[in-house]
Amino acid sequence: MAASFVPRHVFPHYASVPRSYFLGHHRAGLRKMKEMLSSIDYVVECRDFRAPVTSINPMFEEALGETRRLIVYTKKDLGCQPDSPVRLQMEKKIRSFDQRGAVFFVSSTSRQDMSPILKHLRNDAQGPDKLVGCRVMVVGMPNVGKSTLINNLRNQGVKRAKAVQTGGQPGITRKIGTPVKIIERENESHVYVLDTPGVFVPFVPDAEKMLKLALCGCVKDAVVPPVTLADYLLYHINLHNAQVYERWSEPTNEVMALLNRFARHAGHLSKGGVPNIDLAALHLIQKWRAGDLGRFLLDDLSAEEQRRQEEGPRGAVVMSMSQALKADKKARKQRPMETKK
Ligand SMILES: Nc1nc2c(ncn2[C@@H]2O[C@H](COP(=O)(O)OP(=O)(O)OP(=O)(O)O)[C@@H](O)[C@H]2O)c(=O)[nH]1
Repeated sequence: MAASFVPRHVFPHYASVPRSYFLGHHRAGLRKMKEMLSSIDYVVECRDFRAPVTSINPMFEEALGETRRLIVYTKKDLGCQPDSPVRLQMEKKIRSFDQRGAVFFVSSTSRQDMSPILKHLRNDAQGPDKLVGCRVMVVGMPNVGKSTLINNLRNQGVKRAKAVQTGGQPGITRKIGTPVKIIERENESHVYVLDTPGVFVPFVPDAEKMLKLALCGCVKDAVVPPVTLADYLLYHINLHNAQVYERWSEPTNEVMALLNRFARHAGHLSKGGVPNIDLAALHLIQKWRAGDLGRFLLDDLSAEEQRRQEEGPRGAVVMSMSQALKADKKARKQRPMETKK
């Protein structure tokens, strides 16, 4: 059976996927960031290494475009094995997408990943005068790892303890924080970072992108039906290594079969011993997010490279808020009845 297993090469279930997750604090956060921009000297934009193209929020380009910045791809440890020979190739390709500024790749478990960022900021980030120092705003999609990065930079830079709260679900940071010192300079023009709320896009035109962002944890787990998300995960796992779930099942493209077996194995049973499929789906997704079901990218870097050659470097087109709301309304109308909330 395993020898003849053929994974799906396309994921068929897009119609039922909601495409919006633009919350009040996203809108307010973005507005506040724009307002504060005149007092900000530098921007650190975080993106998720597992979805290096999809986790770009084009609204930051528009809002923070002219400010000096660097890009940090977080969760590197979850995108490939640490000693994998392809890691450097991946990094090289991703780097080639951003030729305007410095690009870094970090894992929260690696202190040494912080040193090059600190060194770069020390040389490149200048404030208006030594009294205020240099103010760096850290931005990115929800749950991408902004607060974790700030704590790690602080720990490595000035040997101080955690300063901002982190958490496994999006939306832990709701407001722009107070400045946190990460670099001390002899001339007293220290470098401070400000945490910001994660900001999602007003509408995701491509449903597959929504699935990728949901898998990475950028939207709350209740937004996309867990079985659909687990199915999308299974689709990716099978393209990489269908053996990673051999503890529960032989290779399969049938998510319900896998979830049934996994639910029984993990003890996710409702009354009468019936498998709790939604709970099993969420648990399976969490296992992947913890690196237990393979480490791989969700974006196809070669396809993106080709797209850029054909269409130029511009990423997703930025929709105005009213365009996004209209597109969302239209998409809701088109969704099958049973999936509407
Ligand atoms: N494995 C791994 N997990 C990480 C990494 N960086 C962050 N995380 C985890 O990702 C989750 C989200 O991290 P946060 O730092 O709270 O994310 P955030 O971007 O500040 O989230 P918001 O409050 O939604 O803006 C937490 O569970 C972190 O432990 C990383 O490099 N590797």
